[in-house]
Amino acid sequence: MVAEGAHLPRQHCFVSAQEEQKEKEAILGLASDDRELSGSGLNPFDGFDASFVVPPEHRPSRHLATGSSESFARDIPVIDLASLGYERKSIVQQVGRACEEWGFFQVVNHGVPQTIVQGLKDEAKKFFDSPRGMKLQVKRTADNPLGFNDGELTKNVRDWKEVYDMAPGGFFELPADFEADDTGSVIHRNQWPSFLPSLRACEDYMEAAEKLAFTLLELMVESMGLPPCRTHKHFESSRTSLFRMNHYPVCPAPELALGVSRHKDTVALTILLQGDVEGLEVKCQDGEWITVKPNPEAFVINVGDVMQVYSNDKYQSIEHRVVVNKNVERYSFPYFFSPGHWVDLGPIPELTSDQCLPKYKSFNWGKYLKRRFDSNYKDLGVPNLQISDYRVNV
Ligand SMILES: O=C(O)CCC(=O)C(=O)O
Ligand SMILES: [Fe+2]
Repeated sequence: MVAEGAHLPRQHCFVSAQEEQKEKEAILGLASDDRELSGSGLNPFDGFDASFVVPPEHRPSRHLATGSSESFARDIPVIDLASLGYERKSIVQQVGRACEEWGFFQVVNHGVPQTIVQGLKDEAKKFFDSPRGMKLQVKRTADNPLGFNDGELTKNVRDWKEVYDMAPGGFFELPADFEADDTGSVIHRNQWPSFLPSLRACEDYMEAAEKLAFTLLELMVESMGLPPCRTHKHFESSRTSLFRMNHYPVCPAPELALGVSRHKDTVALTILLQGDVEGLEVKCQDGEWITVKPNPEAFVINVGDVMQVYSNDKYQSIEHRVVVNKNVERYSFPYFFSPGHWVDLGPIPELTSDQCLPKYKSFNWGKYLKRRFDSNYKDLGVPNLQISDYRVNV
């Protein structure tokens, strides 16, 4: 839902919709299936239907069949936070370099206790192993973006995944309206499943992840030559951060589908726990997709769109995607860290000058997010908003 580019008109190489349909049917040996899944008891991952088929040019053809490690030849930087108390300068430099050169890095010795991480993984497995009918008791709706969802699209293609979204701190707050100037805000509360009370162990994880998110924010901001707390007040009582549990079931046709199609994260930064099953791929500057080697001790951190705007494009939000697997299910846990809905977002003024003009005009973060949420549920008749809509020619 926070993926940039989700629900945009798909760019593809089929000549017509009919041709596209024919190709899908030929691949699958079945007619397309338009059933409305969100209300039914059917598990979408018991079979494979045309809605999961990714256009040929975006299919994950490489190294999938073997799961080979050839794709690990290049890997994103790993930064050890153990010495943060006494070697801060060196860590700030490493973070700055990683953000500029990769937009992605991993952190180890991050301070989130292993017991909390394990508790989260255990509860996530229990939740996703529950019958679909039970999971639907907490399903996400047009009125509440928090909860369970197994029908998400990215780039108009159905993701091979099911998710459960939660707001750290218990609730999520957005402006009531995209257009009007001041219509107040709307609060959405977490939905906790009555059949699994122990899932609230996630609250411990979210608390620890938020602490780490502030540490990383400070490091990124400091690496741009600013006081570490420069943007703190944008985040201190923010209620737009989101925690997601992703479950990618085993997939009978991993060469045709993706767990999440290529996208950028809309937020300031993402802290991802990816467990020990590979799947996350990052697009390098030369266009090659590389696999982020799983390290169960590490978190994968990436720069999001908000940081790209703050930094006036010094740090870029990078495209990534998730490949799925025939043999083993995968879980991942992104914590999406975002400013408060009231924040007017733009390049941080100290980073701009007559020689380095702002590349974005200011826009309200909450309204931007509200618009993107709305477009998840109805065709607004206009393309989904992107940060590039606020770009100015300089
Ligand atoms: O599952 C992963 O490794 C990444 C998921 C992701 O990119 C997302 O949920 O935005
Ligand atoms: Fe992502």
